[in-house]
Amino acid sequence: MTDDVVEADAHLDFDMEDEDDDRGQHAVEIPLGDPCLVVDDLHVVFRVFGGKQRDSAKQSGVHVQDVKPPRRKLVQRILGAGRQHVGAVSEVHAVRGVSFVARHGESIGIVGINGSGKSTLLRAITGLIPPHEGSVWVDGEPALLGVNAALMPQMTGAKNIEIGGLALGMTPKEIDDKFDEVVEFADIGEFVDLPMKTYSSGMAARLRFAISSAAIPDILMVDEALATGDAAFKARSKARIDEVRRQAGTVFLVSHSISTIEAMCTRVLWMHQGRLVMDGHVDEVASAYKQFVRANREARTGGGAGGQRRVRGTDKPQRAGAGRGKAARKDVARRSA
Ligand SMILES: Nc1ncnc2c1ncn2[C@@H]1O[C@H](COP(=O)(O)OP(=O)(O)OP(=O)(O)O)[C@@H](O)[C@H]1O
Repeated sequence: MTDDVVEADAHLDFDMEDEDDDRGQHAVEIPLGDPCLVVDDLHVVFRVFGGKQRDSAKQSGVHVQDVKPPRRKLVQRILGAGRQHVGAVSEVHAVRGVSFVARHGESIGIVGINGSGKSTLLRAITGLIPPHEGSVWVDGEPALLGVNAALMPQMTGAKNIEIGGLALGMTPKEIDDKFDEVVEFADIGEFVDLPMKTYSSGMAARLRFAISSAAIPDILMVDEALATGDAAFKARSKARIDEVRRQAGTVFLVSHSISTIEAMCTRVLWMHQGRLVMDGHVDEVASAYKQFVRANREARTGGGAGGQRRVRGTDKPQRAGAGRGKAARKDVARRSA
């Protein structure tokens, strides 16, 4: 990455949350096992049609390339003249050469500003999106939890618990045995008999978490689900995450809340514009990332609100330490060069 990209960051959304519920909490350190996941030079490219999607990808600073339509033969042009695709075709390079190894027992947070490629990376690891280049080696079954989890809004919570359980490899008996526990964990009460489309986003997210973690999966993927829960749900989720890790599972957690990442993860991957710019111990990466976000907010507001942190649920920013401004931004540029 060069300073040009740092300049281009000026229009990006440097959203970062910091919550009081998480204060003073840390993920338990447990002895790590063998590697369970190897991501080797992974690239994911989306083909988008029309200018709107291309522009929104460009907004998030991702590498976008226009694709020239192939030249058609004369006979094709004569026969298919009326069927030619109209509109620009572009390629969005959402994940660019990401490599890392995860071990049994690790709890790995993924941070990055909007559009940096966090969800795409998770979906590629679970096999929902094929790699354009590179490879993903997994020992075990990843259970993806997130907006794209295969639950059906038109069906009841109860039916979704059944479908989700089967999709995770549970037997009907195991699903039956776990049913009440899942409903209790998600705290959805009588809503379990109503279609999921009637749920609030928080209820749906809690149910997805409860289903995905019910069978103690080998690899648990959590995409923003904890953002919608209250303190009690978070405490239950943290206990469940620790339990998955104690049973030699691995947890990946995507969140815009840096305090949640600090409370639940031992290691952090920082994505920026599709690249992995930093991978290390939670304290080291979280501190560098916070500095980067603050520095960019500061640059944007001319220093006025740079040292502010946003607390979810309040409109009032609170003062935190001042960032290092340009130095922190250059730091990222250097790491990802
Ligand atoms: N299905 C898709 N088709 C085309 N482009 C996509 C698709 N999914 C994601 N993208 C683009 O890929 C880039 C990375 O998106 P992704 O959702 O992985 O980022 P993210 O870091 O998870 O963002 P956020 O924090 O906003 O959820 C973005 O530019 C996005 O517009």
